[in-house]
Parts: sequence; structure tokens; C-alpha cells
Amino acid sequence: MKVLSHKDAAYARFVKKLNRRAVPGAAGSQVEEIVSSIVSDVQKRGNAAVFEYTEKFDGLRLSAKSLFVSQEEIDEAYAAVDADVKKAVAASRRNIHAFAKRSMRKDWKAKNREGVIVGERFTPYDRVGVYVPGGKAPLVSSALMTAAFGQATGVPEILAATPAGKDGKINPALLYALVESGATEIIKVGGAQAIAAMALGTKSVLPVEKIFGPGNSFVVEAKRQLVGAVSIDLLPGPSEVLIVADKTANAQFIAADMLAQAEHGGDSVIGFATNSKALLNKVEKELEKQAAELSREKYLREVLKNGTFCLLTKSIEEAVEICNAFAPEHLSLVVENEDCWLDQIRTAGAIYVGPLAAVAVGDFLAGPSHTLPTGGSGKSFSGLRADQFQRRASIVRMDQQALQKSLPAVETFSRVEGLDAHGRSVSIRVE
Ligand SMILES: NC(=O)c1ccc[n+]([C@@H]2O[C@H](COP(=O)([O-])OP(=O)(O)OC[C@H]3O[C@@H](n4cnc5c(N)ncnc54)[C@H](O)[C@@H]3O)[C@@H](O)[C@H]2O)c1
Ligand SMILES: [Zn+2]
Repeated sequence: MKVLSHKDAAYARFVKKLNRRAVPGAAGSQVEEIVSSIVSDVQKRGNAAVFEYTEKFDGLRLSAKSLFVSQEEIDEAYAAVDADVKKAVAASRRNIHAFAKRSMRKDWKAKNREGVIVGERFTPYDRVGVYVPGGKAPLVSSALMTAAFGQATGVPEILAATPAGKDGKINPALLYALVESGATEIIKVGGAQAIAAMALGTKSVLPVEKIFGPGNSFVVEAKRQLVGAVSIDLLPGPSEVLIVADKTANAQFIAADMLAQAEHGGDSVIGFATNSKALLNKVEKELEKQAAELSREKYLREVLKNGTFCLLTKSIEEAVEICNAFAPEHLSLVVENEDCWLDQIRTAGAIYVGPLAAVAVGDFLAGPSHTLPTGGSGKSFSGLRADQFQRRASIVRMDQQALQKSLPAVETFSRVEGLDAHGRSVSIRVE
């Protein structure tokens, strides 16, 4: 764990490094090369390549038949999942649908200055892909936090991809959540090969139009490389949280929120910035104490060692500047005059305001998607939302009078651009 005060010599350089730009594969890790060879192999050899990589990385032998989750497997999952889980999935789905309804784009029309009627029309995509990570934990909530938004906007075909275990089984709760969230087909494939299969199609998999969802660095890099063949939602990689707090905050709550994101393990990053020395000391102690009591201690230790920083800043203003440069996936803001500081935050994917706003409530239940930009990509992308499942077309219609009023400016543009056919196509209607 890195602990630094603004008085330390190393502080300025460390803070400067926190000013990030998104790079999915860790520098020097060769993720880019590995992924590009997987993608081109799936493009060339289709199913055969998908099956080989699944055997290599997940220890599972697939065939054209066992590639897809069967109706029997779905029925088994529905029978196996207990009532509590079904209730929790329903509660989360209800909030997601309500949230999605509000953020969906709605058709509109208006008249411009010349009287031309202009507007926008939105229709759901026909076929999308969602990736649900399955490596380190069965992310049941991630099924909801991607597919259920597509379901809310009325996407008719949702292809889901998630890695299965060596026995070919997918966690029943995850399978249940996927089907409840509108997945119409599910393939038992993970990693870059899953993204390539969905984007490019194989003999068995029909290609999709857009790909959604989080994953490890191979998944995120594959999405990045396949933009063009498909569009994507954003680049959501390993989980992160930054906490900005002053002396009014509760150290136990802060440590608990940090550990909640740290337990995702891997390349997760957790940060804490405060202007209170006393709070910093308390949070450090709490992290140790609480980590020892939690079940995923191995992942927690890994992230506490390599992916954690605690900063004593000069002021809250400076902590907010660091936050905007870092662009955290989750920001927890626990300060006096919280609304004032909230207005200054520009790059965080999700903002949790006040001491009681536990990040885990947003992770599972609140309504906004937990699929959020990480690794600094919050500077350029926003979190997953319903309107990303909508295609948009602009609409233009006009009557004789509007056409006539448009003619002079059109003729001027035609003349300066040297495109006289453009001008003629309007004047011919006015004459
Ligand atoms: N940002 C968000 O909104 C958000 C939400 C949920 C989860 N996440 C993140 O998603 C990630 C999930 O990662 P995961 O690993 O548990 O599951 P995953 O499903 O993303 O990755 C597993 C797949 O990675 C591939 N793989 C593993 N090692 C490989 C190698 N050496 N070379 C090529 N491919 C390889 C395999 O094909 C495997 O199927 C976590 O980092 C978690 O924090 C992010
Ligand atoms: Zn989380």
C-alpha cells in the first residue's frame, strides 16, 4: 500500500502518475498482441479457433452443439436457484428497468428557422452481444447490469457470452439472471475469443451489431480492437474506487468500501484522498483489521499490496483535482458541503454522495448500471446506459414554403463548394 503526504518528496511525482489515459492492456504485458492473434484466428478458423482457445484457457472442450446453453440447462437452473436469489434478481431488474425508462432517448420533432421539420427517431438494435465475466467470481449482477438495459429498450435478440467451468456448467444463479434479463442465446465462451465470435460470427454464432459488458484486460482489449466491425458501449475493466473524504467521515465505512472493490482482485485499484491526518491513520488501521476478517483475503492482500494508495492532500480542493485527473470508476464523496464539491467532479463514472451511500448498493441494486469506465477511460466514456441500445436516425421533412426559404443559403453553399447539382436539386422544386 502506498501512503504519501503532500509533504513527502515522492508525492508530486506519484500524483502526476495518477493523471491517466485509458490503456486496456497493462504496459508491456503483450495483451494487445495476444488479443490480436486470437481475433485474427477466430476470423480465419471460426468455431475451431473458439473451441481451441476455450480448451486452452478454460479447460473446457466444446462442440457446435455444447457451445450454446440448452433449454434443459436453463430449466435446471430455474429449479436450482432459491427464492431469495429470485427475489433479489427481481428487485434489481425492477430498479434497472425504471432507471432505463428515464434515460432512454425519446423521439422528438421541431421546426427550424426556415420552417423545415427536423427531428430524431430512436429504435432498438436488432441483435446485440453482452459479455458477462466468469473468471474469478460468478458476477450474477453483471448479467443484470448489461442485458437488462437491452431488455428494457426492447432489443429482440441478446446473445450473451460467459465462460463456463471445466465441467461445462455455468453458475445457476448467473444463468437465471441472464435469462430473466432478456438473454435469448448464451454461449459458454469467455475472453477475447468470445468477443471475436460475437463481433465476427462463426458457423454457429450469428454476428451481433454492438457489444456490451465488462471483463478482464483480454476482453476489454478485444472490444477495443473490434470497433468498426461492431460498436461498443465503453471500456470497462478491473474495478476501482476512489474515496475523497474530510475529517467528518467515518473510517470504518471508508475502509469497508475500499475492501468491497478490492475483493474483485486482479488489477483492481483502490484509492483514498483526505486532508485529515487523523482520518488517514484510522483508515489504514481499519483496512488491516477488516481485511483479516473477510473471506477473499487472498485477493484483498494482493490489491492492498499492489493496487492501493492513500494520500494526505493539502486540501479537499486538491483531492478533487486528483480525482478529476484519475477519473475513477466509482467515487465516494464524504465531505462537508458535499453539493458544492459534487459540482466540481467531472470524470468519475459513478458518484456516491455522503457517508451512507455504500458503493455495493449501486453494484447490485440501485438502478444505474455498474458497468462503468475504468483505467482512466472515464475521461472519454460514460457508463453503460439504456440509450446505447438505441439506434438513432435524424428526420427531415418540408413543405413548399420551407423549401423556398431554404433555397438562398443552399445556393450559396452549392456555389462555394462547387457542387451545382446540389443547388439545382432544390431550385428545380421551387421553379
Ligand atoms: N468496470 C466494470 O463495470 C466491471 C464490472 C464487473 C466486473 N469487472 C471486472 O471484470 C473483470 C473480470 O475478470 P475475470 O478474469 O474474473 O473474468 P473474465 O470473464 O473477464 O475473463 C476470463 C477469460 O479470460 C481469458 N483469459 C484468461 N487468461 C488468459 C490469458 N493468459 N491469455 C488470454 N486469455 C486469457 C479466458 O478466456 C477466460 O475465459 C474483473 O477485473 C472485474 O473487476 C468490471
Ligand atoms: Zn464491485
